Amino acid sequence: MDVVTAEEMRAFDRDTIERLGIPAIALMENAGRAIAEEVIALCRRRASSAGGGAWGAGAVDGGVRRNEAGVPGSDVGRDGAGVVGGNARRVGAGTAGGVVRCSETGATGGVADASSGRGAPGFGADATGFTVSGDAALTLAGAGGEHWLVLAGKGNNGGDGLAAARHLREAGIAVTLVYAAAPESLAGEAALQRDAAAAMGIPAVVYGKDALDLAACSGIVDALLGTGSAGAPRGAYAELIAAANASGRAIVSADIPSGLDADTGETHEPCMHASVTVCLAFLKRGLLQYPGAEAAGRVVVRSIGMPAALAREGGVKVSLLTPEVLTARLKVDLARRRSPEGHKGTYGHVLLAAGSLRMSGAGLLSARAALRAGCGLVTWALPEKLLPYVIGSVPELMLAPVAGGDGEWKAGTAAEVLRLSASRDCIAIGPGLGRFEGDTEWLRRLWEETDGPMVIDADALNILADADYRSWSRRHPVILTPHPGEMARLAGISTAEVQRDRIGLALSYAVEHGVILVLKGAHTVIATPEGQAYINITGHPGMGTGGAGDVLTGIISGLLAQGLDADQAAAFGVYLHGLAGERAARKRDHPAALMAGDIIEAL
Ligand SMILES: NC(=O)C1=CN([C@@H]2O[C@H](COP(=O)(O)OP(=O)(O)OC[C@H]3O[C@@H](n4cnc5c(N)ncnc54)[C@H](O)[C@@H]3O)[C@@H](O)[C@H]2O)[C@@H](O)CC1
Ligand SMILES: [K+]
Repeated sequence: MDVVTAEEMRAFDRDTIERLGIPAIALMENAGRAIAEEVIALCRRRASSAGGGAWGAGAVDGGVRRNEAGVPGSDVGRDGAGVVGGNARRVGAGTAGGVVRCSETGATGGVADASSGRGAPGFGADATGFTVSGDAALTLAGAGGEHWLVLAGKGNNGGDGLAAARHLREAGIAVTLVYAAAPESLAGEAALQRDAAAAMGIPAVVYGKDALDLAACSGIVDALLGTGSAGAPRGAYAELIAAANASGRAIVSADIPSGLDADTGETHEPCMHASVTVCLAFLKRGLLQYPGAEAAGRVVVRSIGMPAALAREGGVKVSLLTPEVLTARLKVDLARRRSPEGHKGTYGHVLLAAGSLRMSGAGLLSARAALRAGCGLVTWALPEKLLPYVIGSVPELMLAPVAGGDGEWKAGTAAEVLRLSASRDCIAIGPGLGRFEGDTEWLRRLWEETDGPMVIDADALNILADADYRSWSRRHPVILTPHPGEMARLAGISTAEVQRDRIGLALSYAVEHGVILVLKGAHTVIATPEGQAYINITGHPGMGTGGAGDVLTGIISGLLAQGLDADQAAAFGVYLHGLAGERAARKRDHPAALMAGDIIEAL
C-alpha cells in the first residue's frame, strides 16, 4: 500500500480530474459514500458490542484510548484487529490506534440478514439460487436511534462530509450539518454538496450563530479540515475540534483528523481525536507517524475512484510494509522455503562482534536471534574474559575470543575480527560493545575492509555518530539500526526532532549517507539509499524493552547470511521481529510482560 504526502495527493487529484477526465464531484461523491459506510459500520460494531448503547465511543479517557465500545484497549489480540492488504491479520496488542485497514466495508452480493444489521435486505433464494439484495453497506438496523452531526469546513474536506450526510440520511440516520464557516463561503464541488444537502432538507446550523449541543448526538463526522489545512486550526475550526473532543462521542474523521499535519503526523493544538479515520484514496504519511497515528484511531483507506497506479507512476517512494509489499516489491519469500538438500553451510554464517563485561547479554540475544532467524552458523567474537561466563549458555553458538582480558573491547582486535569475517557471510557489530580507546579507527577498518553486508547497532552507532564516516569507503551495503536517541546522535539533532517526521528524516539520512536506515520505534521506518521507505506496522509497545533491539540485529543478520539482500533483510527482519513480538505477547496475555528473549522464542 502506497503512502503519500499532501502534495502528492493534490497532484494525483489534479491528474485524475484533468488528465483522466473523472469529474471532481464524482470523487467527492465516492468519498462521501465511503465515509457514510464507515459510520454505519461503526454503528453496527457498537450495537453488537457487549456494552452496546454506551456512547463513550472514541473518548480519550485519562490518557487511555477507549475503543468504540468504550472498553479500554489493552489486551492482546482482541478485536482491534484489522485487515492489512486484504490479508486478515491480528494487528497490535490492543494498542491505541495503529490499526490500518484497506478493505471495502460491508458485504455485497448474496442474501444477507437485515435484521442482524450486518447485511442487505434480501428477498429470499429459491432452488434456482435467484437472489435480490439491497445496498448492504448503507443499511443499518436501528438507524432511527442514531443522530449524527457532520462538522463541515469550507473546503473539499467539508464537501466530502456533506456528501456523507446525504448517504447517512438515506440509510435512515438523522443528520444535522454544522457549518464552521458561513455556508455561502463554500465554493466549487463543496457548494454543490451544500445545495444538494439543503434540497434534501437536511437540517443545518452555523457555528457561532445557532445553538449547538455536541453532546446531544450519537456520533460526529469530522469534515472540517483535510489535506488543504495549514498550521493550527483557527477560530471556529479550533473551537469545534475542542468541543467535539470534549463531547465524548464517537468521531469519524474524513481523510485525516482535523488539526493533524498530514505529512509529519504532528498534532496541532487542538487536533481531533478520532475513533475512525476514513482515509481517502491513498494512505497519508501523517496517519502512520505518532502522535498523529494515535489521534487517527482505526484507519480505513477507501478507494474513491483514483487509480492506484497513479502512485507508482507519480514516483511515490513510501509503502506500508504489508505481506504484499514484501512479496511483490521486495521479492521476499515469506514462506522461507529451504532446499531439501540444504545443510548448515547453505544458510550462511553470521559473524557477530558484540558484548562486553557488563553487557554480554546483548551479544547472547543477537546470536540466538540470528540462529532462530534461520542462518546456519553464528560465530560470536567477544572479549576473552567473557568466555567462561557465556560458554555453554547457547550450545549452538561458536565463540571466538579476542584480546580483552578485562572484558572490554580493544582497538587492536580489528585484524582478528577481519580475519574471522573473511569466511563469514555478513557481520553485525554493536550490541553491548561499549566504547573503547581507538574505537573510531577500529570501526573504520571493519567498515572499509570487510566483505559482505554489515549491520551496525547500539554502541557502534555511537562510534559512527562521533566520526565523519561519510569519507569512509565501502563496497557492500550497510544497515544502521538506531533507536530515536541513537538517531538523534547520528543526525546531530534532538530526539524530539527525530520524532517530528520520522519518515522524512529516515529517507533523507539514508539517501545522503548511502546506508539502509532502520529507524526503530512505533512504526519502524526502513529507508534505502535509493530513497525508498517502508513503514512497519507489526509489533506493539510491549516491545520497548531492554534487548529487543539486539534481537532485531540478530534477525536481520541471520537473514543476510541466508542470502537476502540488504533491503530485503532489513524490511523482512523488522516485520518478523514485530510479528514474533505480537505472538510472544499473546502467550504472556499482556504486552507488558514481554521480555526480549520471548521474541526470539516466538520466531
Ligand atoms: N476532488 C475532490 O473533490 C477531492 C477532495 N478530497 C478532499 O479534499 C480535502 C482537501 O481539500 P481542500 O484542498 O479544499 O482543503 P481542506 O478542505 O482541507 O481545507 C481548506 C480550507 O480550510 C481553510 N483552512 C486551512 N487551514 C486552516 C486552519 N489552520 N484553520 C482554519 N481554516 C483553515 C482554508 O481557508 C480552506 O478554506 C482532502 O483532505 C479530502 O478530504 C479528496 O477526497 C480527494 C478528492
Ligand atoms: K477531517
